[in-house]
Amino acid sequence: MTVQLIDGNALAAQIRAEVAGRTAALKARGIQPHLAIILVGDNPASQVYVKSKAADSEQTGLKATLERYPASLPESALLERIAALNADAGVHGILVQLPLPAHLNASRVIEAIAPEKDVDGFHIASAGALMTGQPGFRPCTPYGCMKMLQSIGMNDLRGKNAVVIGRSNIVGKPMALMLLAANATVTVCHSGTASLAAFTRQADVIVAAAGQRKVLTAGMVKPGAVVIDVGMNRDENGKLCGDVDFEGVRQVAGWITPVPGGVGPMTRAMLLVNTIEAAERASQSASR
Ligand SMILES: Nc1nc2c(c(=O)[nH]1)N[C@@H](CN(C=O)c1ccc(C(=O)N[C@@H](CCC(=O)O)C(=O)O)cc1)CN2
Repeated sequence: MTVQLIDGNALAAQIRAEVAGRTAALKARGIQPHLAIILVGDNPASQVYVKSKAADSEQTGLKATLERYPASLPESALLERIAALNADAGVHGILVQLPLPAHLNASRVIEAIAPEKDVDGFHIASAGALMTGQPGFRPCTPYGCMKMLQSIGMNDLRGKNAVVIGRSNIVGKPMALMLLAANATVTVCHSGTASLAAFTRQADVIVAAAGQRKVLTAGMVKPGAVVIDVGMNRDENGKLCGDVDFEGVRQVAGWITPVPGGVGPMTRAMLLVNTIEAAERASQSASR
């Protein structure tokens, strides 16, 4: 079987071009879409991610303001800053880069963001909207995975078995809900699952989001299955790799996403989509 690659870089470039068009349309009406990015501390990976988010934004015409704070920032100061950004009509999206330093309560911080500016889709209101099929911001990583499936013609997953490996609030759980909304029969596997392979072997779509290298190997995959790798790990040589044993699984799968160049760029692209959406919604409510 010849595996096909789902190229996240190429798809993300298409999405950025669409966002650039929507941004230009808003700018023509005198509205500058604006994303505020907050980074607390000096986590090296987070520093790279926020820089690329700001660069992607600028590339599509969105204004991005990157605010960096020391790891010692008190929670009260962070909450005050978020309140000020919530009140600023010129800011359409707010994101706080995760993980936060241990003394900061991530849930409290996320809940402080106004739901209409929650472009990460992490607020409880966004989670509730996803669960009930209401309009709201979708978390960028699973949203990007769904776009990847759609790009290969998998819009309706009726009759398909999907397995999500991982149950985090920002990937696994929303991923399962999005697959369910696309009519898949969904199983969520996790560290407490007794026989992971027994589930993955039945799956037409597998999303690996366990944060563990080689959690999915060739013998665990049904021939022709679609494999989406959300993992972001380092191998023994420090090389970036996903959760999937790429070289093994590519021999069996029908479609597979690479790491790097797969889900990562799509996560960033969907942030831009949510941000332009937030700015468009704000402009519509302002003109009502
Ligand atoms: N506030 C948020 N925090 C975090 C999120 C998030 O969506 N919102 N997700 C992850 C990290 N993340 C985005 O912030 C992210 C990680 C990786 C990539 C990416 O483009 N990866 C590249 C490789 C980059 C490299 O070389 O290191 C790729 O896969 O090709 C984008 C976004 C946790 N925190």
